[in-house]
Amino acid sequence: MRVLFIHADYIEYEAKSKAMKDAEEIIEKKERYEECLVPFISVEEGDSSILDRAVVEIEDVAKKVGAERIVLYPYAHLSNKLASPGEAMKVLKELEKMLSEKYEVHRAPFGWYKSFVISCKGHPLSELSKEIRGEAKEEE
Ligand SMILES: NCC(=O)N[C@H]1[C@@H](O)[C@H](n2cnc3c(N)ncnc32)O[C@@H]1CO
Repeated sequence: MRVLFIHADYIEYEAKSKAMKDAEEIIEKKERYEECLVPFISVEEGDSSILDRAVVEIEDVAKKVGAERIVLYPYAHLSNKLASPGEAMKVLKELEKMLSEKYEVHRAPFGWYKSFVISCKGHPLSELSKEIRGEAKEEE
């Protein structure tokens, strides 16, 4: 999983058009969230097996920047080993559920082209990127 984290004063997005036929059905096309951590997430093949690790990494960044609101943003531009849309959707929904135990979590619409405006806070930890992998296998 490749993640670009932006700690933001706000993010505002608007779903413009479907990028795939089975794009997620959405109620609101436009949303704005204040004071949030925005992980832009490219879900990679096999990421359903590293959900616990992804939760730990995302919570670690949220704690470090003092964010209590997380806006998960599906972003298929950070990897050349993308998971299928079906797997990616499942992983993002599961991440949303797991993170919701400790944080207010929102998720931008999956499978849509979206316009967005984000105000990055600019402090030293307000821009971070991580490659989240499974535990290295012990050598036999
Ligand atoms: N910026 C706009 C956009 O990225 N749109 C993407 C994501 O919303 C979603 N998507 C599909 N596959 C993936 C994946 N592996 N990981 C994350 N999102 C995905 O489907 C859209 C078209 O690829």
